[in-house]
Amino acid sequence: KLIDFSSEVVQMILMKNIVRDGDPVLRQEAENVTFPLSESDRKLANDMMEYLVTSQDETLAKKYGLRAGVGLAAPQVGVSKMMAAVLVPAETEGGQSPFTDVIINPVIVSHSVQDGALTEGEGCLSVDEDVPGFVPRHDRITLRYQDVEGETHKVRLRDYPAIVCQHEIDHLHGILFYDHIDRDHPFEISEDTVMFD
Ligand SMILES: Cc1nc(NNC(=O)[C@H](CC2CCCC2)CN(O)CO)c(F)c(N2CCN3CCOC[C@@H]3C2)n1
Ligand code: NI
Repeated sequence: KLIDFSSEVVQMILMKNIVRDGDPVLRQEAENVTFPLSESDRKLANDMMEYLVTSQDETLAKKYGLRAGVGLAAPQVGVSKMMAAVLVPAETEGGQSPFTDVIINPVIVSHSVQDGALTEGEGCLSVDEDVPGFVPRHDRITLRYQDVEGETHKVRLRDYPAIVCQHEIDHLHGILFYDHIDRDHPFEISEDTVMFD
């Protein structure tokens, strides 16, 4: 009797499972998540984080044809729930990740007046074409969220981790990164904006 090992690959989130722009689920306000997490919500949280880990490993990303990601929101896999996985890589080899967690029912409780933006602009796993331009966001935020155990966290984030979390939280409210780009002046940005890679 042959043992079926194909199951673990089927479990993974693959690019074919990523919903693309045009699907109404990406423009919906997601539903709050209730605790304790259902079995399927717990599996979803795990699978989304698993996607980020796998996609950041060059060999595995190539093997499974995954576009690299540092964040993934539930609506992007067709689930309109207030949940997103964030895995911000360490700046230096072997360093510690500035922020890694599954953020559930996230709320930005306060933020800096000063904007921040990635010098490279942004992309999105749900948007197949490049949309050039700066995406102005808050440079610093205070984020309140629940983790998969239902524990409430209140964290202050700045620069890169703050940008990633704002991109993901936008997805939970039906907002896509290019909504923030002024199509007529895509690279115009207020001069006190913090720009970083
Ligand atoms: C900035 C960046 N965006 C990548 N992709 N886009 C995404 O993550 C989208 C979310 C990000 C777009 C801008 C802010 C949030 C996914 N989104 O649509 C979720 O809503 C990257 F892949 C990436 N990095 C740098 C770090 N590197 C470590 C080693 O592994 C490769 C990895 C590549 N940096
Ligand atoms: Ni995105």
